[in-house]
Amino acid sequence: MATREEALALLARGELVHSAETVSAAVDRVAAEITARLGESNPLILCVMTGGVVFAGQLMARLPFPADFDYLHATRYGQDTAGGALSWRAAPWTSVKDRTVLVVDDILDEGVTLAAIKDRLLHQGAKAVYLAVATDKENGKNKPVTADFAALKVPDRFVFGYGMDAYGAWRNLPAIYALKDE
Ligand SMILES: O=P(O)(O)OC[C@H]1O[C@H](OP(=O)(O)OP(=O)(O)O)[C@H](O)[C@@H]1O
Ligand SMILES: Nc1nc2[nH]cnc2c(=O)[nH]1
Repeated sequence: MATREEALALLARGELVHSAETVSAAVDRVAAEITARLGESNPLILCVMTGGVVFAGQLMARLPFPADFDYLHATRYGQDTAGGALSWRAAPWTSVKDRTVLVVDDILDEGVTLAAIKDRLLHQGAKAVYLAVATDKENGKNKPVTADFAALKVPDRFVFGYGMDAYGAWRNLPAIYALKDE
């Protein structure tokens, strides 16, 4: 966990990737796409904690159709900048059986997290699982899943802001930054 001073230094050295205005316009666009595809399906929206919380909150307030909401918690980075094994911390309390589910997360990086989540929800009987991410990392990897809805692309760097942490800090930023390469 970064101290307050360390967090301020990380931001001062960070490089802006997408401004708050760009993020907001992209969320508007994705909300319209989701409304067109899922607006009549009474979906269950599942926020992937912790990183998905900002995007999920801002996205939901732009969806003008009936939907249920719950969360799940799975993590494989913790506060590190490299991924490890996926750890499940909380399953959704709401049943996904026969539901159209929209999973909302901050980033599709290697795709391991969202592939495992989608798999688990389908095994639990979800009728369909759609993935919405604030960012899709352009890392040239063959990802095991693709996002059905992606607000923005990000470069192959460790990014933070808009739900994504830099050593625990700065999930609360409305814009997206890249950590300065050390
Ligand atoms: O596509 P992947 O390479 O699997 O990485 C993407 C996942 O990594 C982050 O979660 P993290 O494990 O950092 O937990 P957090 O949400 O608590 O930040 C992010 O929120 C995604 O869930
Ligand atoms: N904060 C953050 N979390 C991630 N999880 C997977 N990739 C990233 C990233 O670039 N930044």
